[in-house]
Amino acid sequence: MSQRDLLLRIVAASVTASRKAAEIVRGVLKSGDLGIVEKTGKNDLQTEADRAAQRCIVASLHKQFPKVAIFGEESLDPMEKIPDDYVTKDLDPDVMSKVCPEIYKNVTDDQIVIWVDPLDGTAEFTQGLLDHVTVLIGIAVNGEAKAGVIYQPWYNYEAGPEAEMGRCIWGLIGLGSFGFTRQVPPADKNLITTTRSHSDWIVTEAVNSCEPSEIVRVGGAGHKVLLLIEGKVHAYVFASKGCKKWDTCAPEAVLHAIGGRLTDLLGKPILYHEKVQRKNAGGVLATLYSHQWYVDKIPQEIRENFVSDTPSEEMLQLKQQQGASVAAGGDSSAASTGANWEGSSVDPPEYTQKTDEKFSSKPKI
Ligand SMILES: Nc1ncnc2c1ncn2[C@@H]1O[C@H](COP(=O)(O)O)[C@@H](OP(=O)(O)O)[C@H]1O
Ligand SMILES: [Mg+2]
Ligand SMILES: [Mg+2]
Ligand SMILES: [Mg+2]
Repeated sequence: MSQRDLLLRIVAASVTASRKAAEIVRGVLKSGDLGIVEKTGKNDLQTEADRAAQRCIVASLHKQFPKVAIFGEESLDPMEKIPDDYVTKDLDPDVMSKVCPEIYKNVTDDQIVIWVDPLDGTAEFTQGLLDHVTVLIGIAVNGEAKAGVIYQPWYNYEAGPEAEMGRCIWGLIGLGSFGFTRQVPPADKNLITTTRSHSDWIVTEAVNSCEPSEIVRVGGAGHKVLLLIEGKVHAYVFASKGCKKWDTCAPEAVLHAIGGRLTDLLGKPILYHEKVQRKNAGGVLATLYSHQWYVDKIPQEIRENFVSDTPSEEMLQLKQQQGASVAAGGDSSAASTGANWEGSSVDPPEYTQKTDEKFSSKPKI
């Protein structure tokens, strides 16, 4: 198979891996032992489902694409033995039946970074709100979210035994998004979704400044973008630095592939290259329509708290004056202290997701 299909093959392998991961997380719930661990605190949990799903996805993709950098949310022991039945190698036939858009024909392994959130909506998962949970695999090319898989393992779980459980939504910019029914949101309302379990006064103030007719508080970045693409809400507004690249890469690509946008709160792009800081320090704003209207609604006193992945012109000039090179992913505190702007060194320790040595072939800086 030609190199021009590389991106399509990664998407097809991701769809298969997400399906397997969904089986695994459903199995963990059935076992009754969630193995909950607090990471940075009680608002940041990890369960056996998060761990097992990441093992499955990362091992499956790494086996098939050993030269592609893969970053997962959970810090796991790279030397751990992965059960053989966790590793999938099939390419999803529906994805492979599509023609890869011409624009990707020259994409090579070293231009791709895969961002894995093995279980998005962990807080809600531990509370039994199962339809808030998704498995997210985002694929970035040259630092931009280009393709994504959002698997909802418990879709239809309350629809009776006849209903098929789980669904896979996937998208590739230039091709479209598949696996759901697109609907237009009600024209006479302004429904805004935001976090259910990671709120504070800035989060609420930012939502209120967008004049919501109703606030829909649900778990998961993936789930909130599903509400957007199915026309159940008009915007996803999250004025917090809590979301990371693995939360937004897949949802951004799926949304963008049908004409929507996911940016930071300032309307600037979120970047996804290998060395970008993991947290979304600019917050998150996603819409299908009227994106700039929402950007303009965010008041200056809220905007001031957020920093885009893309350095501003002023930052670039400041750094040039200091004679230092600038890499995207820096923040103002790093600039003022002269700290290294590159890679995870700009992340506070609780956000640092080190490259999984075993699964990244990239040279370390
Ligand atoms: N303050 C915070 N601390 C840690 N994680 C946060 C956070 N705010 C948001 N997140 C993460 O961002 C994702 C979406 O958040 P929310 O559901 O609140 O909208 C969740 O991903 P995970 O469930 O994969 O960890 C959540 O944990
Ligand atoms: Mg988490
Ligand atoms: Mg998440
Ligand atoms: Mg997660």
